[in-house]
Amino acid sequence: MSAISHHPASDQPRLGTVRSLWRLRLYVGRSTPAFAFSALAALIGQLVALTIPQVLESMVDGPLAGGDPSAVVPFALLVFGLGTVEALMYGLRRWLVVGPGTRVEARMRNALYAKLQDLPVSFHDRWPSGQLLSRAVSDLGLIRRWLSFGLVLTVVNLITIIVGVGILISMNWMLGLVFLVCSLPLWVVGYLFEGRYSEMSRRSQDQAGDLATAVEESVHGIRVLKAFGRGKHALSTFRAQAESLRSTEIAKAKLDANIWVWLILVPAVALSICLGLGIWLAANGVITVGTLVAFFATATVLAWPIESIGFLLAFSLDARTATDRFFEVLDSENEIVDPEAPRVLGEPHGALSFTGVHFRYQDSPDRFDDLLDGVDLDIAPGETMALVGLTGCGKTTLTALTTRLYDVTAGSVTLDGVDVRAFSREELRRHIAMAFEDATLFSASVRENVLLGRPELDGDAAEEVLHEALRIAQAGFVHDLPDGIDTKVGEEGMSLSGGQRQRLALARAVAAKPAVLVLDDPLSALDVATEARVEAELRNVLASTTALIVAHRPSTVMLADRVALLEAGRITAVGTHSELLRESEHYRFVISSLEDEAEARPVQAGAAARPAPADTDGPGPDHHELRAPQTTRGAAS
Ligand SMILES: Nc1ncnc2c1ncn2[C@@H]1O[C@H](COP(=O)(O)OP(=O)(O)OP(=O)(O)O)[C@@H](O)[C@H]1O
Repeated sequence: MSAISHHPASDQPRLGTVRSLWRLRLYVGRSTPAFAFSALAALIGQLVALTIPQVLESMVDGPLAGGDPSAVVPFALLVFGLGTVEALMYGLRRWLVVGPGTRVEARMRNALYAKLQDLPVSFHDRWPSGQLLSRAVSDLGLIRRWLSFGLVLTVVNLITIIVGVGILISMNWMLGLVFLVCSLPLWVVGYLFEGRYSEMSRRSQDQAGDLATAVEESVHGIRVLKAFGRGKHALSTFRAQAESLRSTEIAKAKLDANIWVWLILVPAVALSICLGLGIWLAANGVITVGTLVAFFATATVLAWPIESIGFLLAFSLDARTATDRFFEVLDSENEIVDPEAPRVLGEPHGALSFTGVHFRYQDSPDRFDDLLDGVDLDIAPGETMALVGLTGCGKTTLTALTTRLYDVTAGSVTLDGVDVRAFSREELRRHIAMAFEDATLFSASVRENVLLGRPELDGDAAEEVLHEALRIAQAGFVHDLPDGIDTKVGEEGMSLSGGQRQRLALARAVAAKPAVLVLDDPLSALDVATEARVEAELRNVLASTTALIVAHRPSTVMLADRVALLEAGRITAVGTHSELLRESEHYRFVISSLEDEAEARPVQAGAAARPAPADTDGPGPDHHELRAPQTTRGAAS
C-alpha cells in the first residue's frame, strides 16, 4: 500500500509548484538578502560569460580579418579577465549560500519539532513515526539543497536563457528566431514531465517514510522479533517495501532520462539548423564571420542553462513535494490548545471530578457506542481512588483525559471545580502528573529523567526531591549503575529492566509533587516483594495527594481509599473494596479475574521466591511485614 493513504494529510488539495514553494519564504525570512546576493553573483558570472562571445566577434571581425595578429593580445587578455571574473563569481555564489541554507534548514527543523511536541496524542496515533522522521531529516535536507542551489540556479539560468536568446536575436533576428522556435518543444516536454514527475516524487518520498517506519519498528521491537524468530519475516516485508521504493526510483530515473534525451537533442538540432542557415547567410554577406562565431559561442554558453532545465525542474518538483510534506505537519490543526485567558490555580486542593464524560477515538466506527459513555466520578482532595474494570473497558483512556492527552467529546473533567480545558496545558500538567504502565525513559541521565517535570529545581532542592522520589519508588538500584544517578539510561531506558524503568517513571511522577497523581498500573512489572515496598512508600505520599490509580492487581487496589468500577463506559459502582465486593457482582467478577491473572504471572511468582531477582534490590529485611495486610481473596471470603 502506498504511504499516501497512510495519513489524512494526503487528502488536502495540492497547491501549484510555485505557490507551494513560495510558502518557504516564511523560513527564508532574514536570509533573503544572502540568497539574493548569491543569485546576483551567479547572474554576474553568467552575463560575463555571455560577453565573451562579443569580444570574440570584435576580435574576428577586427584584427583577425585585418591580418594583424599582434592586435589580438588585448582581446585575449580581456577574455582571460572576463573568465577570471566568471570563476570568482561562481565561487562567491557557493560561498554566500552555505550559511543561510543551513540556517533555514535548522529553523524549519526546530519549527517541525516544536509542532510535533505541541500536537496532541491523537495526531501521533495517526502518523507513523517514520513519516515524521523522513520529513525531519531527508525532506528538510532536500529543501536546503534546493534553496541553496536549485532555486538560485533556476532563477539565474532562466535569466541567462532570456538574455542569451535576446543577444542571439540582436545579432541576427532570423538566426535567433530559428534557434528560439527549434527550442520550443523543450517547454512542451517540460510541461508534460512536470505532471508525471510530481506524482512519482510524492510516491517515492512517502515510500521512503514508510521504510523509515519499518526500520524504526523493527529496531524498537528487535527483542520480540528475535524471541519469536520472526527476523526473516520482518526482512522479507522490509525487502518488499524497499523493492517498491526502488521501482518508484527507477521509474523516476527513467522519466528523468527521457527528458535529458530531449534536453540534449533539441538544442543540438536547433544549433545544426542554425549552423546551416548561418553559413548560408555568411556566404551571402548578410552577416560577418565574426557574427557567426559570436552566435555559436553564445549558443554554447546557453547550452548548460538549457540542459540544466530538466534537472532543475526535477529538483524543484522534489523540493515542492518535500515542502508539501513539511507543511502537512505544520498545517495539522491542533484541537487541544490553551485557552485565550487561562485560569491559574496557585495551590490546588486536588478535587478531581468527571461529569457526564463521553469519549470516542476518532477512528472508532460509527456503529460503536462511545468508549466512555457518561462517566461521573468525584475524587475528594487527598483521596486515593482505584479504577478497576475489565481489560479494554477504557481505564487508560479515562486517565488520559485528566491531563488532556485527549479531550472529552462531551461532559467535563474538572480540577477544583475548574474545567481542565480552562488551564494552560503547562499549568495543568504541573498540577496533575502521570506514570504509565509502559514506562518511557529518555536518552538522558537518571537524574534528568526523574526531574523531567521539575525544570525549575536546581542545587540542593533538586537533590532532595530526586532522592526522595527514588526512595519512594524503591529505585535504589540506580546507585549501582556505572555512573550512579548520572548514568545515561539509553534509548528509552532499554538498558534497564521493565521493572526498573517503571520505578524510574514512578519516581518521575512523584518528583513532580503534583496535586493529583494519576498512575496507570505503574507497578505491573515489579516482583511482589518490590511492589510491596513501593506500595508502603506510596501510601505515605498518597496520604497527602489526590490519586487516581488504574489497578490491574488486587494489591494495587489495596492502596486506595475507594474503588470505582468502570463498566460499559460508565462508573457503575464506587465504594470501598469490601463494600464493592459485597454489593457488586461485576466487581467480584473483575477482581477474581485480576487475581487469576496475578496468579498466572510466573515471573512475579518466581521472583518472590528467588533471593535476589534481577528486578529487585533484594528482598528488604521487612518486606513480609510490608505486604498488603490481606489478599483480596481473603477479604472476599
Ligand atoms: N489511540 C487509540 N485509538 C483508537 N482506539 C484506541 C486507542 N487507544 C485505545 N483504544 C481502544 O480503546 C479501548 C480502551 O482502551 P484502554 O487502553 O483505555 O483500555 P484499558 O481499560 O486501559 O485496558 P487494559 O486494562 O487492557 O489496559 C480499547 O478497545 C482500545 O483498543
